[in-house]
Amino acid sequence: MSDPAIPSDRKRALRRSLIGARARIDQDERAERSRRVIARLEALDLVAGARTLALYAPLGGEVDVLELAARVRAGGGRAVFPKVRAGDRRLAFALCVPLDLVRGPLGALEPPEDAPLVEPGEVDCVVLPGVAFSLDGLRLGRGGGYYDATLAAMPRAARVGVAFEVQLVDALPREPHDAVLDALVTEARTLRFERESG
Ligand SMILES: Nc1nc2c(c(=O)[nH]1)N(C=O)[C@@H](CNc1ccc(C(=O)N[C@@H](CCC(=O)O)C(=O)O)cc1)CN2
Ligand SMILES: Nc1ncnc2c1ncn2[C@@H]1O[C@H](COP(=O)(O)OP(=O)(O)OP(=O)(O)O)[C@@H](O)[C@H]1O
Repeated sequence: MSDPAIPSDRKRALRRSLIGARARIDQDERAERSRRVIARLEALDLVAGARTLALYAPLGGEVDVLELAARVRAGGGRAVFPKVRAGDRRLAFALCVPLDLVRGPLGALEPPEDAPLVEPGEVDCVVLPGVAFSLDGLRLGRGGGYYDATLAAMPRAARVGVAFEVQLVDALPREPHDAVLDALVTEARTLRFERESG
């Protein structure tokens, strides 16, 4: 049963329809649109000015930002990737090159066991995957609450969502733990948001 008065029920229904929309973009088109997202990210001060940038390895139909890792290193910066840890909702971040990523417990590629961990406080900017994003800067993830819990402990890090245009919606149900973004980048535009606090 889905009750429209309950945000978590509405989120579940939205996840289903938007994962479908994203999956309908074919591979070549996804690669081309991902390149346009990367070009916009490189032009964004929050990303360009980050010495330590958190990326992710794409899963399913997510935007592929992996090429950014080499560009960050070429510019003297560090690229870190999230890691799921048993018994902790907060993600850890570890230094890794894309070729060394290994399959993690939830199906996403992650840094291997021996990859050096980087303190969350050292991350300047987090590039966030998502199932959907709203035009007022909210993010809908896969439903694990991992990024929300992680970002709550990283007040200093800039939060930059990335998505294809088909993943944007006017508004999303908001729960108290939901993190607000500083910017959202798609293949067609870059949006900036004001954070109310912290
Ligand atoms: N690319 C990516 N990495 C990420 C996340 C994410 O959303 N996307 N996460 C954000 O929190 C964290 C991992 N959380 C995850 C939560 C759920 C599933 C998931 O639904 N897995 C599918 C299998 C997907 C597949 O193999 O295609 C499943 O279990 O059915 C994956 C990762 C950290 N890394
Ligand atoms: N900081 C937190 N502390 C405790 N529980 C949380 C926290 N953040 C989220 N949750 C719980 O996690 C579950 C999923 O939250 P939500 O639907 O917002 O995840 P999401 O943002 O879609 O997932 P993800 O960040 O993993 O991509 C909810 O049941 C929520 O109550």
